Amino acid sequence: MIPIGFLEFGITDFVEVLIITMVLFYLYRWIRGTFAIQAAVGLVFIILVNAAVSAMGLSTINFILRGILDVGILAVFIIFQPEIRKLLYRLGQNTNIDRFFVQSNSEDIIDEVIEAVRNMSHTQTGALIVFARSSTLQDLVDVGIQLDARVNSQLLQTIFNRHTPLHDGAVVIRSNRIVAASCYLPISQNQNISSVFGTRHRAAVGITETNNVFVVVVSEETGRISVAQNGSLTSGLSIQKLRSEMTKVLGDQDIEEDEVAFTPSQSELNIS
Ligand SMILES: Nc1ncnc2c1ncn2[C@@H]1O[C@H](COP(=O)(O)OP(=O)(O)OP(=O)(O)O)[C@@H](O)[C@H]1O
Repeated sequence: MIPIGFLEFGITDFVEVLIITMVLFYLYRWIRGTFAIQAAVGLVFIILVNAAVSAMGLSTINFILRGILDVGILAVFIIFQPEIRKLLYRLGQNTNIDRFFVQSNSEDIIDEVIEAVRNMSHTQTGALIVFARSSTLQDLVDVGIQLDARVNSQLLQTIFNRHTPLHDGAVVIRSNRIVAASCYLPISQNQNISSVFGTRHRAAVGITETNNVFVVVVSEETGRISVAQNGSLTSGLSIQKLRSEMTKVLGDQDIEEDEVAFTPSQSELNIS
């Protein structure tokens, strides 16, 4: 025990402080860029004002603010309901047992997707491809057009051809197969996403906020290639960079989530 003033500070206190700091840090990262961060700032402001008026002996204002803070815990659950739901979603997902691909032929699939993305980028064909882990996204697949096809460059280009009925929405690739097309993804409400990105890119980010998936986007307007993961969008990728990101995220099944964090180069635009 180390005495700090009248407090005894032991190893368990240190561990507790560390855990609370980490939880607060991850909570901050979680709600950063959302409406909830403004609500959190508001709550902290009320707590600080309450402490100040209490110290100054302003009992009536203190009484009112205490009343507000007493219902604060309920307000927190109401205000942060979308964030809490996302957090529980993420906690419920097993990152190591669930895999993107069932065998080690991820290289072939990556090659097919890269080939399709290269061509669609040149022809400015809009595309949205979601790589899901084996047992995920069923609700989304159910309302799309269900397929069961080998991942093939020409098939992907045909699906996203703007003259075909399936081109709107996302393709889902799961366990080495194209399992659905025309899937509707949740749109991200992240205010940090620039207005230059429309609903296709917002949908790419949206699905990664609540699911451990990896998304590749081709812009119809510019041919620009982007990837989304963990609620972040990295835009303006070259084909080489796309390949390295895909290999990093999808190629090695056993790497930890933190190791696949994006490290965009200067020319790429990163929104998180
Ligand atoms: N929620 C969604 N889920 C899946 N796909 C969507 C969703 N919203 C839009 N899209 C796809 O995005 C297309 C519209 O893209 P929009 O132009 O609004 O977005 P964008 O990000 O600017 O993309 P682009 O750069 O390709 O124009 C739709 O035709 C549809 O195919």
